[in-house]
Amino acid sequence: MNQDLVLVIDFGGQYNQLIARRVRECSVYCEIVPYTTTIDEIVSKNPKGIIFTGGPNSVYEDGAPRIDKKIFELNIPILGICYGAQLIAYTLGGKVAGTDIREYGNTEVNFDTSSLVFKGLKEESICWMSHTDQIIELPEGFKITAGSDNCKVAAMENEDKKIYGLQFHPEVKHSQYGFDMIKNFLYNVCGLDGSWSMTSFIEDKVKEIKNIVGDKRVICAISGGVDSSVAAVLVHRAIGKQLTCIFVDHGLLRKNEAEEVYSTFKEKFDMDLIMVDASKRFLGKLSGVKDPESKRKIIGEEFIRVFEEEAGKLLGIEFLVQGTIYPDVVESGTGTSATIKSHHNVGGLPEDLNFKLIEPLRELFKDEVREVGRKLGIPEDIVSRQPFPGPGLAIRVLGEITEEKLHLVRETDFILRDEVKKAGLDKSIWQYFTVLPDIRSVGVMGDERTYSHTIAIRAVESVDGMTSDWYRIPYDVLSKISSRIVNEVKGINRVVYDITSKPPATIEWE
Ligand SMILES: Nc1ncnc2c1ncn2[C@@H]1O[C@H](COP(=O)(O)OP(=O)(O)OP(=O)(O)O)[C@@H](O)[C@H]1O
Ligand SMILES: O=c1[nH]c(=O)c2[nH+]cn([C@@H]3O[C@H](COP(=O)(O)O)[C@@H](O)[C@H]3O)c2[nH]1
Ligand SMILES: NC(=O)CC[C@H](N)C(=O)O
Ligand SMILES: [Mg+2]
Repeated sequence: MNQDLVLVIDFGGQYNQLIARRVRECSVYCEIVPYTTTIDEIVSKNPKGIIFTGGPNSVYEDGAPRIDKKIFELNIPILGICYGAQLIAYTLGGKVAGTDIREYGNTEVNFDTSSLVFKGLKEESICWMSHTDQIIELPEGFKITAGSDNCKVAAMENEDKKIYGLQFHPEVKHSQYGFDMIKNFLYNVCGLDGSWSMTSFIEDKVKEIKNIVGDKRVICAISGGVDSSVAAVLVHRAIGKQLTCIFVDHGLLRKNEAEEVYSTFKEKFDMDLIMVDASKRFLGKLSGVKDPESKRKIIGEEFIRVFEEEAGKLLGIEFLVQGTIYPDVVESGTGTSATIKSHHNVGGLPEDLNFKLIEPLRELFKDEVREVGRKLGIPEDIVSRQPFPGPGLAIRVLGEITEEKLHLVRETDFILRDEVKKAGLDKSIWQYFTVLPDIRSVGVMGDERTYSHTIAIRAVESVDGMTSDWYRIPYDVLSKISSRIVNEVKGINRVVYDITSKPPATIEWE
C-alpha cells in the first residue's frame, strides 16, 4: 500500500485494539503487529510512526517481551504507552521498578504543554492509569513532561530523537485529552496529515489484490453476512469474473437462511455463486462432541475441506478469500493476546491449508467494515445485518449438538427475530439470538408437570463486538417473546434473559 502507515507493536495489552482505532479515527492508516516482528519486517513496511502498547509483564523480569534496540535508531517517531513507555526507559538505559503505590483508574496529571504531544491541551487533566511499575530513572537525553501525585514520570520524551513515553492510557475514553495526545503525536511528531479514508483503503486494497492474484482464479467463502459480502464485492471489483463465491449450508444455519442468502445474493450481486449442502458431513463430524473449542476446530477444518473439494471442480484455484476481521484474529489468540475462542476462520483453520488466503478486512473492526461496505455501494439491508457467527447454531446449542436441540434454537430464534422486528428494534440492537443451555427444569403446563429445556435470550449493544453491554429490551416485548416461545415451541418451559456485559462474558455462549 502506498499510504502512510503507523505500526502498533503489540505487547499483550488489553487496549491494543483501541489504540489502532484511535489512530484510524485520526484518518491515519494503521496495523497491529506482534512484538516478535523483526526489525527488517518493520522497516519493509516503511511506517511513519510506531506505537508500543501496554502489557501485563514487568520489563525487568526474565522472559518479559522486549524489543531490538535498533528500533530506536531508525529515525521513526516512537510513542510508548504504559508497558511501552517502561520498555523505552529500560531498553535505553533508564530504570523501571515495582513500587508499593499502584495507580488504577482516573488520576490527575500535570503536563508540560510545551511538549509537541501535549501542545494546545490543559496543564492539568484526568488520565486513566493502570500500572504498578514506574520509571524511576530516565534514560539519557530524556526529560519529564508530565507527573502525578504518585508517579513522577507520567510522561517523558526525547524530542530530538522523537521518542515519547506515556505512563497512562491515552487510548481509553476516560483519559480526558487522550485522543488529542494521540492526534498530536501523529500530526505534530510524525508529520502525518490525516488524509487516509475508507475510500483510499478501498483503492489500495483493489490494487493490492490485482497484484497478488494476477490471472489466477479465486474462490470466496460467502455467508451472506456483512464481512464476507464486503470482502467479495471488494475482490470482485479487483478481479471480476476470476472470482467464484461459495456458500456452505452446514446444517447449522438459522430458519430459512440458506434460501434467503441465495435469493438475496442472486438479486443484489452480479457474481457467480455455488451453494453446497454439506449439512450431513458437518453434523456427522460434530456428533457427540461437547467441548466448545473442539466444535470450533472441527467446523473450521470442515469448511476448508468443502472449499477444497469445490475448488477441485473449478481448476486453477490458488486463493481463498475470507471475510476475516480484526476481532476474529485477536480473539483467536495472536501469540501475545490470549485465546478467548478460536474463530473458525482463523484459530480453527487446519494446518494443512492448501490455499493462499486473501483477507482484505483483517485489520478492520466491524463498524469500519460496514463503512467500507457503504462506500462500495452494498445495499443497507446487507451492511446493517446483525452478525451471525460462522459456526452458526453449533455454538448456541451448548454441549452436544442434536437435530432436536438445533430445532429448538432455530424456532425460538425465529420468534425472537420476528418480535424484535415487530417492535421496531431490529436496527437498534447490535446482535440478538437465543441460546440453548444444556439444562432442564420443572414447570407446570395445563396442570401437568413438565421437565423441559430452558432457552436463554441474548441481546447486546456494541460498536465493534470487542466489548458489549446487554440490551434493555422493553419488558412488554420480552413478555411477548417469552409467551410465544413457550406456547409455540414444544420442549421449552422456561425463558431466561442474559444480563451480562462483555467483559466478563462474551457475546456468544461458547
Ligand atoms: N456458511 C458459510 N459458507 C461459506 N463461508 C462462510 C460461511 N460462514 C462463514 N463463512 C466465512 O467465514 C468468515 C467469517 O464469518 P463471520 O460470520 O465472522 O463473517 P460474515 O458472516 O461474513 O459476517 P457477519 O459477522 O456479519 O456474520 C466469513 O466472512 C466467510 O468468509
Ligand atoms: O465468524 C465467526 N466465527 C466464529 O467462530 C465466531 N465466534 C464468535 N463470533 C462473532 O464474533 C462476535 C464476538 O463474539 P464473542 O463475544 O462471542 O467472542 C459476535 O458477533 C459473534 O457472533 C464469530 N464469528
Ligand atoms: N498497563 C500496563 O501496560 C502495565 C505495565 C506493567 N505491567 C505495570 O504494571 O506497570
Ligand atoms: Mg457470519
